[in-house]
Amino acid sequence: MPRITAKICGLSTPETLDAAVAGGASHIGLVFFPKSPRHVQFGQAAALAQRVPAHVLKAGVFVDPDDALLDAAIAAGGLDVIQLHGKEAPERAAAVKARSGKEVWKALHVRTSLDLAGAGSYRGAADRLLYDAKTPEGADLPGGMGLRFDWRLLQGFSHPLAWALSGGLDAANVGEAVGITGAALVDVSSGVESAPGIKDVDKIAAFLKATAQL
Ligand SMILES: O=C(O)c1ccccc1NCC(=O)[C@H](O)[C@H](O)COP(=O)(O)O
Repeated sequence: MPRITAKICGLSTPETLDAAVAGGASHIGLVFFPKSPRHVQFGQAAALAQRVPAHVLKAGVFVDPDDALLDAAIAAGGLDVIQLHGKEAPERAAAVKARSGKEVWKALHVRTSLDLAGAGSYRGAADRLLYDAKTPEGADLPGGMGLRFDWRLLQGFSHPLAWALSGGLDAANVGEAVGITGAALVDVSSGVESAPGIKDVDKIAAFLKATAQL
């Protein structure tokens, strides 16, 4: 079991999904958000999910989803994890967890230390926080933009629940990011792509090799 585990997010083709599994990803992420270049239809999700072995967890990424979308995506993708990447309040995260019975991750959008103030409110509501870089006001996407936040903000921070680090990671910087933050689970999307939404099997392999060596 590697010290650092990794989620490869925003997969949408069999080849790149297979590369993530072969490279040792602990989680794969499927995005259910039509504005995203990584958005997958339910049929695509079902076909991709068939390729994922049981030891790799399947995360569905959502932005302020309603229950109907969650139900359909969970059924199609056989999801293990629901990642809420919008403005979902703790009460909504808790309701999603109770209703779905799935592990729930809540993205916390970080730019300054003030953005960490809300972390504790998700204790008992979500299972894990995903610290991700806050995207610009008015941006189409609340994640998946290859943006970093100052990783030093997490130094000495008392994490209220399990957590993962995300935002602008790649094979070249993940070692520094883990060294600064102490992350044990990292998440990447843009950093393993050749263009928005186009995952690159070599970049996936390089990222997973880099995390496995930490
Ligand atoms: O990836 C997307 O397109 C996306 C769209 C809308 C909400 C969340 C999205 N991604 C969530 C993730 O978990 C990404 O891996 C995370 O934001 C990091 O992305 P990146 O900075 O591109 O590595």
